[in-house]
Amino acid sequence: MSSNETPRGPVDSSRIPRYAGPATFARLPRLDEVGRADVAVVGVPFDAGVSYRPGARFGGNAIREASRLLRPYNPAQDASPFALAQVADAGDIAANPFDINEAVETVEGAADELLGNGARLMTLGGDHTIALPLLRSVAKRHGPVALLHFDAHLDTWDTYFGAEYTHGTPFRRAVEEGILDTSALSHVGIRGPLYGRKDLDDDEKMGFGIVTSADVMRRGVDEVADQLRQRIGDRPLYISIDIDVLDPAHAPGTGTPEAGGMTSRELLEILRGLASCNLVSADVVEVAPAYDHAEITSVAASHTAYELTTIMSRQIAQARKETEAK
Ligand SMILES: N=C(N)NCCCC(=O)O
Ligand SMILES: [Zn+2]
Ligand SMILES: [Zn+2]
Repeated sequence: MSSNETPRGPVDSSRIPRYAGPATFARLPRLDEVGRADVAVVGVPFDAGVSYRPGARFGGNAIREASRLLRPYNPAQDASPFALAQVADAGDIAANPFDINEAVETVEGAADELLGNGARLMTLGGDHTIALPLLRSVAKRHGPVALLHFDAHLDTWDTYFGAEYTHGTPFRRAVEEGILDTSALSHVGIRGPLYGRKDLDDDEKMGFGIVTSADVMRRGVDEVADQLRQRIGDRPLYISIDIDVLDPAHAPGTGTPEAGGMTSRELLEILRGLASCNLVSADVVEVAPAYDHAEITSVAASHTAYELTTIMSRQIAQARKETEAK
């Protein structure tokens, strides 16, 4: 989009009831209605990589439904994200539910196409397996990226039942493939039982630093965001958010819940503290609406995606301004 094109924003909810019509993220236009996007919001209805409760294949659409209540101005970042850049809903990636390897390839290929148009990706739904093909695609454009991973779980385990591509293993694969910048890898919100001490040793060897859920509570969100910002610097950054990073009280609708998690307020505040980072793409995964109540989880996920989208839109607008000034 050139500077004289005004982005097409969401449907006006003061004229058309917000519960009317099919859902797109935040009532934004579909990608095919606007031609191209600066930020493409895409769903991945895939959950064949889970080790416990299935259902994250329905996460993307549940987040879209919950996102009907988002409004166009974000006071926490003093920005109107959908006016600063063209954000559009690119629909869903049709991944094979019976063949994980093929699904991983399909997600990578679809992400290549969307990123190939110069967009940043905001991926919704699916289980955590999909972070691997998304990272592969992002690394093709940016080289190895910094990773900020919000999760109760490490997701750096090796295999389950001999399978390499699962929702517990994407980040080990990503390190093995050399697509992550191992000087800037962090997990935030980690808690709960592990298989053994070795899980933590292996994780540390891969280069990850850990901010536990208890660290967030003890040290506070500002100090945590400062520390993360310093570690990330100006590297291209990918943020992957497993909604189970939140306490089951804040996100019951997920497949592998763990007690003692962060509040949605803490998560949103840490993200806002990262607004100056060079966020190239992000995902919000593991939303399984069948275990949700009153849309608690999908509302939290929709606001999480809104903050991430705002960070990306502000940066796109800033970069455009700098180019124009030259
Ligand atoms: N990525 C998520 N949500 N969970 C991973 C849990 C893997 C396990 O069952 O040990
Ligand atoms: Zn998890
Ligand atoms: Zn995970």
